[in-house]
Amino acid sequence: MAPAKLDLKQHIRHVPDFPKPGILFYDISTLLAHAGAWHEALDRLAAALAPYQPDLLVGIESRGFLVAAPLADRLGTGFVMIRKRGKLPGEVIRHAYDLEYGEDVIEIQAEAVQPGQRVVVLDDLLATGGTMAAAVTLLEKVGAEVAAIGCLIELTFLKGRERLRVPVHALLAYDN
Ligand SMILES: O=P(O)(O)OC[C@H]1O[C@H](OP(=O)(O)OP(=O)(O)O)[C@H](O)[C@@H]1O
Ligand SMILES: Nc1ncnc2[nH]cnc12
Repeated sequence: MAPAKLDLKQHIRHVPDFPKPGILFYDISTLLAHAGAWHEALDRLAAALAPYQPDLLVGIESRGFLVAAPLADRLGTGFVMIRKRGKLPGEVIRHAYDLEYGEDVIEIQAEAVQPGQRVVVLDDLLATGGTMAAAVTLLEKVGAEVAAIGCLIELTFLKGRERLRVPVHALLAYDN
C-alpha cells in the first residue's frame, strides 16, 4: 500500500484576530519549522512548476522570498526579488498600485530580468490577489514573460485568482 500523503494543512497555524480584529491569519512559521513538511511542500511546488521551464523564479517580499529562493535552487534557476519601496540598490523599475486606503509601491532591479525571460512568481499566500497582480504588471513592464504563479496558500473566498491572467498553482486552498 502506498504511504499516506502528508497533510500539509496540519502544519499551518491559524491565528485569529491578527494583525487586526476579524482577520484569521494563516501562519506558515509552523510549516517552515518542520523539516519534513517543509521539504514535502517544496517538492510538491517544484513538481507543479518545473513544467513551465522558467529561466528565473521571482519572490515577493518578504514571505515570498522564503518560498522562491529554495525552489529556485531545486529547479536550477536564478532567483530575483520584488521588494517594497526603497530597499533595492541601483537602478530600479517601480510600479505603484492602489490599496483600500492609499497606495503601495513595489520595485525590481532594472537588470534583474532580461526581456523575454520566462519567470514564475512566488508568494506564500494569495488573498485578494492585489500584491500578485501588481508583481505581474511590474514584471511585464521589464519585459518578462510570466509563465505561472505559485503559492503555498490560496484564500479562495477572496477570488484573487480572478485578477490574474496566468496559471496559478496553490498547494493548499482555504474557503473561509
Ligand atoms: O493577495 P493580497 O491581498 O495582496 O495579500 C497577499 C500578500 O499579503 C502578505 O504579505 P504582507 O504584505 O503581509 O507582507 P510580508 O510577506 O512581508 O508579511 C502575503 O505574504 C502576500 O504577499
Ligand atoms: N489571512 C492572511 N493570513 C496570512 N497572510 C496573509 N496575507 C494576506 N492575508 C493573509
